[in-house]
Amino acid sequence: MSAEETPLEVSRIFDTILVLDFGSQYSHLITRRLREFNVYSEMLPCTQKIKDLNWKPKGVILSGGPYSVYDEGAPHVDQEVFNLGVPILGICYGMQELAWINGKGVARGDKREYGPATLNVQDPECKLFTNVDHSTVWMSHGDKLQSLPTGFKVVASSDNSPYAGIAHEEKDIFGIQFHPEVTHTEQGKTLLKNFAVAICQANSNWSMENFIDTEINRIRKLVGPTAEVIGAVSGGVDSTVGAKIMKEAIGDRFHAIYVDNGLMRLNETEKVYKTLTEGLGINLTVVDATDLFLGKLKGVTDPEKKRKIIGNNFIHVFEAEAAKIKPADGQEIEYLLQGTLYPDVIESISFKGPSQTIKTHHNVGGLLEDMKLKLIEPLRELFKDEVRHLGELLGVPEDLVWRHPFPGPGLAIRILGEVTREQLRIAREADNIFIEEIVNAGIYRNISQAFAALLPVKSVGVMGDQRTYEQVIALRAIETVDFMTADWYVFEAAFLKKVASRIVNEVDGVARVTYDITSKPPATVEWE
Ligand SMILES: Nc1ncnc2c1ncn2[C@@H]1O[C@H](COP(=O)(O)OP(=O)(O)OP(=O)(O)O)[C@@H](O)[C@H]1O
Ligand SMILES: O=c1[nH]c(=O)c2[nH+]cn([C@@H]3O[C@H](COP(=O)(O)O)[C@@H](O)[C@H]3O)c2[nH]1
Ligand SMILES: NC(=O)CC[C@H](N)C(=O)O
Ligand SMILES: [Mg+2]
Repeated sequence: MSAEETPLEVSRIFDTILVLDFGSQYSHLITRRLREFNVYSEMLPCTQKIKDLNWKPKGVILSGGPYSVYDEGAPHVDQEVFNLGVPILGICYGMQELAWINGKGVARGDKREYGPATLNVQDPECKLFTNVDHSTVWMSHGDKLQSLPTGFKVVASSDNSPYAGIAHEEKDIFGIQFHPEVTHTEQGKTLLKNFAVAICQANSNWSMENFIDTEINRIRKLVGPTAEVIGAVSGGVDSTVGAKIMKEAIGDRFHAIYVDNGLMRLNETEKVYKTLTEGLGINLTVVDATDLFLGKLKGVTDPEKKRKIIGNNFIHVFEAEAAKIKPADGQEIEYLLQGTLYPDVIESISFKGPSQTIKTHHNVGGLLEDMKLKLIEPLRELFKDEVRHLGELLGVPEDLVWRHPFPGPGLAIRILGEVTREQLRIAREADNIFIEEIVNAGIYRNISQAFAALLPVKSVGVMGDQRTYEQVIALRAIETVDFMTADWYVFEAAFLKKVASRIVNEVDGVARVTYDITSKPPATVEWE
């Protein structure tokens, strides 16, 4: 990341609530909820040093977390946060942290409290609990406050938690034992709004319209009046929205590059070209690198090897294309557009750190690691649904905005075993039938992602009195919010019957169709 492109840029322009992440699985939901009522919020690890922030938050939220504050090695907040002079809200671990700092009265409870509880507000004057009394809140903790921290009073309780809500006697510092960010807490959003708007007095001016203007101006200033910029564009929603913002900001000085790696779906390249050029007026170069990719993949069956070969060859194609562009101002190309989203950023900054590598996700970072280009990442503060909303505002066609994600390695990770032109044909035709039927049934938007995988096993069948001995197609369709966990989609039996019959009848080389009914975990979305 270059010095100009800091992830905190937006926080200087919009009033921002800082969420310090202690590792709870719900931390990012706090950010989500605040943005839902138009207050901008950023999440940073709990280890963030306040002196290193180049912006001042309007308020700070300390998230929940899996640790116990009294454990050796448990994470603790930078004490400087209390000198910022802004309101603070501790949630679960965050509240226990406030109590630990102010008297150490935290210990293991007799029993864990997990699930719903009814909140009783003790202090009707407390601004945090306006319109929240007697509502259901959601608890998830094993530790509890044994006594009131020094300088605090009780403002709310529940049957099992006498200290469900505490507030400092003089300062705007609050703690709550329950989780307002989860939807099971009925008035959670109201409580967060009370904190952000009534107590922190954050301006609720965060909106996509404002974001677009801000981002376009920022890119213009960053790039200057003559420089040209390149970007890797796949026809997926992230890179298309990114490309559209660049186009609005600098017009044809933005060069989008689409690599046809031979692993795309049926007629995908033609469709993407048409939509991006004719539909959106984007200056797009299509590079046909089919021979290169299929040549390198010849004989390769190992999933990780396939992914690495594809990632590396993206780099080669991209570098070669970048070198061909001769900017009008005579300067070398300095900037590269990436479609990085907020979840990618969260994953890399999370206090818990990156998880074990399950599979090497091809992404733009890996794609262009060796390039000296500086990054422009207009979407790095946004969640996928926010990107979709942005796409709608920018006039990106609806079917593209709602397109299921398609991975960079394409069909190569949906064809198990060696990727050949013949295997690609089978996978493409089967996938096309499946998606066509999903669209016809009017359920495309109910499903998060759907595709056909081709298995390298043969099975016996009978067609027109003839014995067949052909391969197997596995259909996969999932529902998910964030693609980290997913469940399989429940189709009607008649639908599956129709798809199976069409695939076996219309696609040469397929004798059998199965439906994948595994959730993630333990499976993953893709088959490789
Ligand atoms: N065939 C391709 N040609 C050029 N760039 C690509 C190609 N495939 C992927 N990329 C680059 O890799 C990035 C990451 O791919 P990813 O699939 O996560 O995003 P996307 O394709 O933009 O959106 P979606 O998640 O909806 O598929 C893309 O934003 C794009 O910059
Ligand atoms: O751009 C991408 N490059 C990749 O290498 C890659 N691998 C998986 N995916 C997509 O990520 C989501 C989760 O997939 P998995 O459960 O298979 O990891 C699903 O949406 C997958 O399609 C990728 N996207
Ligand atoms: N959800 C949480 O933040 C839990 C905090 C702490 N680990 C507890 O068990 O009480
Ligand atoms: Mg994609």
